[in-house]
Amino acid sequence: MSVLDEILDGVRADLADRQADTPLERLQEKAESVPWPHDVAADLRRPGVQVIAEVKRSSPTKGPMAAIADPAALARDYADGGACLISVLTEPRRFSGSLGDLSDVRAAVPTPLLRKDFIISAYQLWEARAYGADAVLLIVAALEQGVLVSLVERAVSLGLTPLVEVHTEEETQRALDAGATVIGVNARDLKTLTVDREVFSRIAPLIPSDRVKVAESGVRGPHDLLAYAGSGADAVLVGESLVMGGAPRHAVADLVTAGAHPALRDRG
Ligand SMILES: O=C(O)c1ccccc1NCC(=O)[C@H](O)[C@H](O)COP(=O)(O)O
Repeated sequence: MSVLDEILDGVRADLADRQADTPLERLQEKAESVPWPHDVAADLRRPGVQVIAEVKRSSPTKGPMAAIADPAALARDYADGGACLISVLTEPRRFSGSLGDLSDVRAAVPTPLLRKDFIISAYQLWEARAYGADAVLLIVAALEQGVLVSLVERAVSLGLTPLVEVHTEEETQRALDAGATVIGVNARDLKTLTVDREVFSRIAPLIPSDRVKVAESGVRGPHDLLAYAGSGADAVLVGESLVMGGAPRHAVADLVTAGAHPALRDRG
């Protein structure tokens, strides 16, 4: 069984518990009291390379990385550093996240938020809306094509921007067929956990120029952002190096400065 399969088993079990606890109608009522989500795709299309900063306590790759007792404080650092979007991992078993983290961060910053989880059902999209997300991650490798298509459509109908994640050429075609406008190319193979930064340069040419291209994982600092930019990235998604580096606001600011370099702002 791959790491991704193991994660998905846990996700299904936890989802069943939450569904038993909180009827969909209650989530839908909660979502009605939350402002309509921000257009994240428009932000990611701004000139230069945008920075998506992630609240990430632990991972299957590294185990525990950072305690992050106050995710709202970390999010404020990310916002002050100039992050365009803040990614909040809400999966509890392997990433030590929660929906509580998402609502704490929502209350702390005006920056748009990505719910980063292993979404397999529309119920989780309603959770994302109810807890204040503007965007959701949909992982192609975790979803049958019919389910992917319906989750993309449902997310859009709820005002959520789907960030559709791929790792292979075939997954990229599936994302395009599903109508994805924001495509994340993950350098990390979720089945083996190997990180290969060259994956982005191989996949990016397959993505039409009217789609937003996000390079995910393995960004250690500005030099990696610039390398991804050279291969056509519109944004980078960064977790580990921000939470482990000890100076998240400065680390984000350094990335934002690199992404705003005039040579990148003037790209076509
Ligand atoms: O990070 C992992 O070990 C991981 C394992 C299995 C599924 C997903 C995983 N991570 C999710 C991500 O894609 C990253 O959190 C995100 O791209 C940031 O990556 P990094 O900057 O390398 O922490």
